[in-house]
Amino acid sequence: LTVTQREQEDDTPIKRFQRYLRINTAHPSPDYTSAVSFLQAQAHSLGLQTKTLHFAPGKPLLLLTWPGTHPSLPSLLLNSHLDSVPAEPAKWLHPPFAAHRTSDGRIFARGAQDDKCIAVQYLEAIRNLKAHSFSPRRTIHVSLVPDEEIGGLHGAAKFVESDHFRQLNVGFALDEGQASPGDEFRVFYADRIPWNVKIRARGSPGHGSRMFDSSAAENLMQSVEAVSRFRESQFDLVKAGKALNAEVVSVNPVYVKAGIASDDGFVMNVQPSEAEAGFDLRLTPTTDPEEMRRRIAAEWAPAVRNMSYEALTSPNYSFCDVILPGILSIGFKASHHISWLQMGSVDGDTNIGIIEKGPIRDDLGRPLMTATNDSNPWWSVFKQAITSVGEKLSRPEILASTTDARFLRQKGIPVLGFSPMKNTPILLHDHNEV
Ligand SMILES: CSCC[C@H](NC=O)C(=O)O
Ligand SMILES: [Zn+2]
Ligand SMILES: [Zn+2]
Repeated sequence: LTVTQREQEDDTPIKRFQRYLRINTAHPSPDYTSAVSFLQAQAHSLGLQTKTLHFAPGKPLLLLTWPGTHPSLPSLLLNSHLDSVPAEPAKWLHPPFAAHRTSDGRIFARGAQDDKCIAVQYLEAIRNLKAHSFSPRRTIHVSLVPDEEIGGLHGAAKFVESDHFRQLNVGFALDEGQASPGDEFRVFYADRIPWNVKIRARGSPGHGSRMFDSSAAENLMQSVEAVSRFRESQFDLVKAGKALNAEVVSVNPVYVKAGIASDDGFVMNVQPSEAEAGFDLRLTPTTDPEEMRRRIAAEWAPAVRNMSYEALTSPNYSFCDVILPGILSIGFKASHHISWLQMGSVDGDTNIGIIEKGPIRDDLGRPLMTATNDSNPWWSVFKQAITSVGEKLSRPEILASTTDARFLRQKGIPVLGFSPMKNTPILLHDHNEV
């Protein structure tokens, strides 16, 4: 092979994808610098304009622009995050940052699904369109943002508040979705709303041999059981086929902390005076946050049992509800409060599986969902684009997790979550992501 042939062989969409995957942008120390220079070079090879914005030191946001022939029309924004979650190399068949490609074409890499494939697909789509001398009417922007995996506070959250963003005049955006194990593509019109819930119990300490009521650990165990019952009630709806996975409230324990016992067995005879558990809780856009907080206060952390709780929305913590029994009672306004509409339910006593009657907004009037019907012209165009190439879409879904799309929706911009991977197992955040 000549050098040029070799270079050409090396410069295929797959190779470019592999090169991006080999840049380790996993937390806690993502190499944003290398990722941005790689993508910048790609953009220059495509003749796109590039701009790097900073909303926090060391956290670049790369913005690419393909000017349209009618730049006064609202623009399109294609968003993808630069960062990934960490990987445990020992649990992988191939190293997570080597982007090893097997003979059957699978590429093992952290970030392969979530969400470096999305950025590469945006760029390769632009490359194809340019190769066919296509000129878009509307200006197309691609944003490559930092810190999505840790809440987006220094990335998309700041970006949408910036003058720079306002000037982009975005009319519609695409962001990540999730792989589809079946033959139909999946599309997402809302994200769930994350709360970090910590419950704490206090009680008398004492000798490990003594039985007495209301120890901290006993209190916490009772609460954990209550959380568990609620979790089951939600999961049962999914199992019974009454709701999709993300149409219920999820709650999962993420840590439990108590005691001074050591696993060498030395001090395994002291009952702790404090015990704490942390939960990842996700509300749906139609969950009444007030009701959720009432449940937490009454059943999960009742002050009468010497318990307290903290329920924080991540990432901006602008809603904070901290109740310490007998000492302090503070309730701030929730940034994710919705104007609550009672809209019927699947089985009478829950608020699950609701068909909305109007747009669901938070208490600041900001939308939490994108319409997937004819009232949204972008939806029709999107659907048409899928069917025109002979593909199928499954019923639009709420994303179980939480992405930067929420910041755009809060600005009133319609956003669809779309990761075009069908017949693909869902491996985001998993070992052996391919
Ligand atoms: C709470 S904001 C964190 C966002 C993160 N996003 C992807 O996994 C998530 O946990 O859903
Ligand atoms: Zn992601
Ligand atoms: Zn992720």
